Amino acid sequence: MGRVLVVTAVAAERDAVLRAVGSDGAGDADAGGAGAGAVRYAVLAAGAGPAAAAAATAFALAGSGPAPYDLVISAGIGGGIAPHAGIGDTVVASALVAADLGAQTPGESPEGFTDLGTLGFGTAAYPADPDLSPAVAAALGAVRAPVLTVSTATGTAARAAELVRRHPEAAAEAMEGFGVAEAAARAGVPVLEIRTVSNAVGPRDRAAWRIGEALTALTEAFARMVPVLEDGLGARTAERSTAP
Ligand SMILES: O=C(O)c1cccc(C(=O)CC[C@H]2O[C@@H](n3cnc4c(=O)[nH]cnc43)[C@H](O)[C@@H]2O)c1
Repeated sequence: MGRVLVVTAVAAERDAVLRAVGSDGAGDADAGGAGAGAVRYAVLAAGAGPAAAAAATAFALAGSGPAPYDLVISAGIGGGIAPHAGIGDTVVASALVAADLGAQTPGESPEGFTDLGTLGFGTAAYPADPDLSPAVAAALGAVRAPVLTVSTATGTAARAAELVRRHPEAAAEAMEGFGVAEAAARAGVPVLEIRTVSNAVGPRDRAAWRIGEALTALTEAFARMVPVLEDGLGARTAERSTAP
């Protein structure tokens, strides 16, 4: 039996995931049948932002007891970055990127910003699970690209343009993925991030956010992911049990 920890920001996102994977009322759920590939899900609403996400993920991983998690998923709604993703799209991360963690370096770097890795204080990006990320993206018909984690949601065209200059491949922005990945990396657990796009990254226009539609898309995405995770994690469990 595989175990998956899903970390969302808010209760509405947690409940959207639980609608797909089933729930025992405590944020835990079994899905994927009862065979060797069956997967048990714990689904958290950690709070918004990378610090809350990292703290909640680390706490959950540390308390996982004798059956550790096989995978951590940062999940929720997100902002889509043109031209790669717009409202209604689903983005599966190829990498989980800290987009505003670093130092302003005017005159020292072309972008006036140096990220944490370049500063020599760690890493500014974690790769998503190299097998499951493409498999899940293919099953969902999703955009697969870097997803940016920011502490301040973008609200101007100038800030959006700056992020695009620094991360031309990025397709989505949200506020938790890198924090989840930081905690998962310390525990040696692979990570995924999935974002259903509720709004465009750019000038703030809260009235244009399509939160209900994005939450419905999140439920649908998880429903379609269940068999993919069952296959992928089942194969790993089988490999572990036959290893000498
Ligand atoms: O107001 C509601 O009913 C509601 C229901 C579900 C979720 C929300 C949120 O506001 C979630 C905040 C969460 O969403 C991510 N997010 C979404 N769009 C962006 C964006 O353009 N830039 C950054 N983050 C975004 C983020 O991960 C937040 O934690 C409200």
